[in-house]
Amino acid sequence: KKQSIMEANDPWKFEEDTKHVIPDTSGATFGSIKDVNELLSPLLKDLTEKSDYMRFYRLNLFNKECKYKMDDNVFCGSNACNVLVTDENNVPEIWSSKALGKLEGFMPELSRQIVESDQSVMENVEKISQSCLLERLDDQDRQYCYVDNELDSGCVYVSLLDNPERFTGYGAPHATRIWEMIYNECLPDTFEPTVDFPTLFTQGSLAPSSISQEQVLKERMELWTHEQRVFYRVLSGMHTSISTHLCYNYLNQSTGVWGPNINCFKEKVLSHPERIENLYFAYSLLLRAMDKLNGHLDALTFCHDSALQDTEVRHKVRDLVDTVNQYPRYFDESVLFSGEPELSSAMKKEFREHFRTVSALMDCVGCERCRLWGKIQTNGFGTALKILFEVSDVENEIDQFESTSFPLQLRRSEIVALVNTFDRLSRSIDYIQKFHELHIEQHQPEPLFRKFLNNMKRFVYQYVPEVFHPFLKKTYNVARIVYHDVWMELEVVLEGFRYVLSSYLQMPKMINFYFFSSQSPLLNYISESIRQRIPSGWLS
Ligand SMILES: Cc1cc2nc3c(=O)[nH]c(=O)nc-3n(C[C@H](O)[C@H](O)[C@H](O)COP(=O)(O)OP(=O)(O)OC[C@H]3O[C@@H](n4cnc5c(N)ncnc54)[C@H](O)[C@@H]3O)c2cc1C
Repeated sequence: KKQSIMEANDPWKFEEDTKHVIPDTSGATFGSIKDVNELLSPLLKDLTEKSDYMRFYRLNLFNKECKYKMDDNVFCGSNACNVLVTDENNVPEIWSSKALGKLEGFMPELSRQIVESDQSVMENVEKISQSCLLERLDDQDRQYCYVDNELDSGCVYVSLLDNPERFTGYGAPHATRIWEMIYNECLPDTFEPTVDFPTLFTQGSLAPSSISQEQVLKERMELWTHEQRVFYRVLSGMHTSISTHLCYNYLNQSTGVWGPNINCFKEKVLSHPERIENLYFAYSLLLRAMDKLNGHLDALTFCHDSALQDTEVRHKVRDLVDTVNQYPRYFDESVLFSGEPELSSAMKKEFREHFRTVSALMDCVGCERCRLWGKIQTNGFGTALKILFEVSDVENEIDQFESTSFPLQLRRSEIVALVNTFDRLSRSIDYIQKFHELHIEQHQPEPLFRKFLNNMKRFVYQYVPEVFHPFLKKTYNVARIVYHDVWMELEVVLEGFRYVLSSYLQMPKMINFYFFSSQSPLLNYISESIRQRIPSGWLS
């Protein structure tokens, strides 16, 4: 079925092109990433949907000023832009401001002493949880992100399940301007471009919006350093994932119904194959960051009021990391920043600073819901980059970053952001597959009965006065749902009928096999029994 729809320049070609290698990865292909994702996506869904630990995210969503000059007015008028804040009574006590407040002013050294000395920070809170309260402040110069300080009184808790990432109506010119500023961070300072690398970006349209610009960007990218391409691809992959989510969870403004909008997806994603490649690239980078957690997991605390939940989350994360570990490494961080040490270190510093600026730009996003997911995902990617480029590789004998790397330290918000960002990308890959199925469905020949219904609909609309149209529309929608359900039911019955019929058709063959064929187990058994009863002398 799929084959008949595929044509040489079909934009869906990549769905079949399992061997296509994703640029700048170590041999990751569309097929290999889809295979990994098939195993990982249920684990990620389970973690993000069923554990309080991954569900509640603390951040400063409303009280952080945008540090950059924005010319346009922000406009996001729809309710879909709002964020539902979680009442702290619904959050496990260990994460409440009350608990965090007890730590105000703590320095890491002091916190460590408190944990080591067995002194209780909170009554009724188990010892394991105490280290969860520590805001580790000694890794600032390793950060790829400005992470909100959880002790800040402007922070709130948000349940990510109550605030799904979806279409909000936030758009140009404000949103597009932010994307432009984000991509501007790909501009190099000490990176030494061999040619006039940034002209495409400095002209103010750094993100390609037309096919010809895409072609120019592609050619330019070949002249960039590997580090520059990684930086750009991560941001573009995140952008693709955001676009895929908003098109999949789209609000049809005329019917008020939420659902996939395939035209939105075609326009924002499908018609730009390199955006899909970048999504897969970003996925392979996150995959490797998760892989590198192996060997560091014991250093992490999955705090909860109850030791049971702590253990449960730890087991689930361990399952995830173990599964990732079974696959080849599709991203090799050791080939980055691997030149002359002084220059490499300067490049890495710059890479970090530019990524931090991207994270700070999230405070300028003019729609609360988009800001929430923008902050989580930049934090998630920032955490992944920190793991890749700053943390020692305990599994590898040769660790390129050994001299500069440090033992893993992650804040709760970083772990939550990392896992949720991974889950976002994993869902985007699933959604793309679902969009493809939808496309195939839409291109199937129309069943006769549906054709008849549609003709009837057109006929009735023509002759019925317009005031009755909303009523007709509702009736038609109900009829469609009933038709769909009845059809599904009918298919189940038909399937059963087919099964019974095919068993009957098999019967003569079975009778022949059991009673008349030379391999018949029944005849063989009878003849063998008779043979055993006949005196051996008679047979010779
Ligand atoms: C951080 C952030 C989060 C957002 N979250 C949401 C959300 O949750 N829900 C929602 O409805 N809206 C969200 N938006 C807005 C949304 O991303 C779009 O900006 C908006 O829908 C307008 O889309 P557009 O098609 O005009 O182009 P935009 O998506 O605004 O893109 C701007 C330009 O970037 C280029 N571009 C587009 N995609 C890519 C890519 N993958 N790689 C490289 N270049 C690209 C194109 O040249 C395009 O013209 C968010 C915006 C930002 C900045």
